[in-house]
Amino acid sequence: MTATILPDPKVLQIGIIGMGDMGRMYARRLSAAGWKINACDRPEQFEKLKKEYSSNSLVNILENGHYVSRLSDYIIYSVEAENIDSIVAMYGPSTKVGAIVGGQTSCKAPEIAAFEKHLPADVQIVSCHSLHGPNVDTRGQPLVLIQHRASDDALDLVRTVLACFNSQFVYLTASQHDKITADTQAATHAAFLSMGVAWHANSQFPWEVPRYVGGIENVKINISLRIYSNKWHVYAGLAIMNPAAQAQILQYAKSVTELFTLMVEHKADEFRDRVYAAKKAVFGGLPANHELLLSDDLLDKFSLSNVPSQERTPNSHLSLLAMVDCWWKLVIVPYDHMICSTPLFRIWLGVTEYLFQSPGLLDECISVALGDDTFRADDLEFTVAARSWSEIITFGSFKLYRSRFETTQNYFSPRFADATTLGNEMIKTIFEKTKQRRLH
Ligand SMILES: NC(=O)C1=CN([C@@H]2O[C@H](COP(=O)(O)OP(=O)(O)OC[C@H]3O[C@@H](n4cnc5c(N)ncnc54)[C@H](OP(=O)(O)O)[C@@H]3O)[C@@H](O)[C@H]2O)C=CC1
Ligand SMILES: O=C(O)C(=O)Cc1ccc(O)cc1
Repeated sequence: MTATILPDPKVLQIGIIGMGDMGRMYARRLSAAGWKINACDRPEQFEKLKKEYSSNSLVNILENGHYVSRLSDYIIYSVEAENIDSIVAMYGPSTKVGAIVGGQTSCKAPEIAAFEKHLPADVQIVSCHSLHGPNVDTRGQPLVLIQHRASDDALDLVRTVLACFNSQFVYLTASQHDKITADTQAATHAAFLSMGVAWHANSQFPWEVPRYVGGIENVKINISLRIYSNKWHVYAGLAIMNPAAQAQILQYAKSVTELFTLMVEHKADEFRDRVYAAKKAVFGGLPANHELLLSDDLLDKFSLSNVPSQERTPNSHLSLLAMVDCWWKLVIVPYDHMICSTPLFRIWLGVTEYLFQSPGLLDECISVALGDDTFRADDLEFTVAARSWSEIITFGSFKLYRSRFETTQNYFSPRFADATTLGNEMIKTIFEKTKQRRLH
């Protein structure tokens, strides 16, 4: 690669290929900060997008990625991970000489492979990944930057452009990124996807069921609905295309199955020993003065239900016991990844910590798991769902993933608006509470 002269930031043009949820969020924030944007989606969206952005003089909508690529100095591909190779193959050769190219996909190995394969050698590669969804306030959230094939000046330019997000830059290689995001996202999503399928299989809207009332249940319901209100390909892409993610989802399903088997066999000692061994491995290293990430009042604030929280039914919390078991088996210490964590991961870690570290709660949960049938049918469906997600992901079927996801998505869709409002509020509050912890 020959050294290239980078454009003056004052005249720099930014390209966005893929004006879906994340592309639009980038276009909105970057143009609000005064950057000139060239953007496109599929050619069939051209007229509609042009009309939509007609009042924003800083966003120039073009017909396709060729036009965006030849005009722009820094181009971001914000498209489905599954299609990254074919889309870069199509537009990559049109990239302006000496430009910088990056992508927003959640798994970097295929994205970087596509860039290396299809971009001209003079093009520099600096990829990025905002570790949050499109409706989350970008301030303080991790934003991964990957200086893959680029000079320090090119990285500086990307930093200058993205500085307006006020996110926290995290510098990683593509493979570090994929390993860490697999650790934080893969099994977390598998747990919430399985809850949704299990509730659906039992024809439940959990916020209407008295046994799903109280702090931890609120989080499970809000986050599960939040995931199902998003696009299926976001979760399919990061699970199927990241090999490290597949191994974790498989272990999560194994942990769920093995714990559930011990429960129904009433192997109390074995079950308790296993849960406590997992607790020691994951939480044993915390300092004595460690403060819980989440509290009762915080969790109780965010309910979709009308049932008073005092009527809480003790739950076996199989999804949470299995999460800690899975981290233990994979030798993952989740606290090591706070700097590179998504809001959902921080909340999920907060909830597991709450269950395992609040005095008496873990023993209550173990005793329900072993001797109370209230949640048995739910736990059975949850086990089946976890295994089924793991099989779909191991098999690598986007088609099956989509069909499974969208069936449950349709079932819950009437409550998405409420869950999103409440979920945003929950994320904001928990973010404020956990700011200090996250940054150290
Ligand atoms: N949503 C999230 O929470 C996050 C997503 N990401 C990642 O960001 C990327 C984008 O996600 P998101 O915005 O949510 O998904 P969207 O589906 O909303 O956006 C992707 C957009 O790219 C369009 N597209 C497909 N092919 C082309 C093409 N040839 N030329 C131009 N545009 C094209 C799609 O059109 P069509 O729908 O017609 O295919 C769609 O509008 C994904 O890789 C995702 O994994 C990263 C962080 C968070
Ligand atoms: O916080 C989460 O886990 C989300 O669900 C949002 C999300 C989805 C995909 C990403 O690559 C990053 C964040």
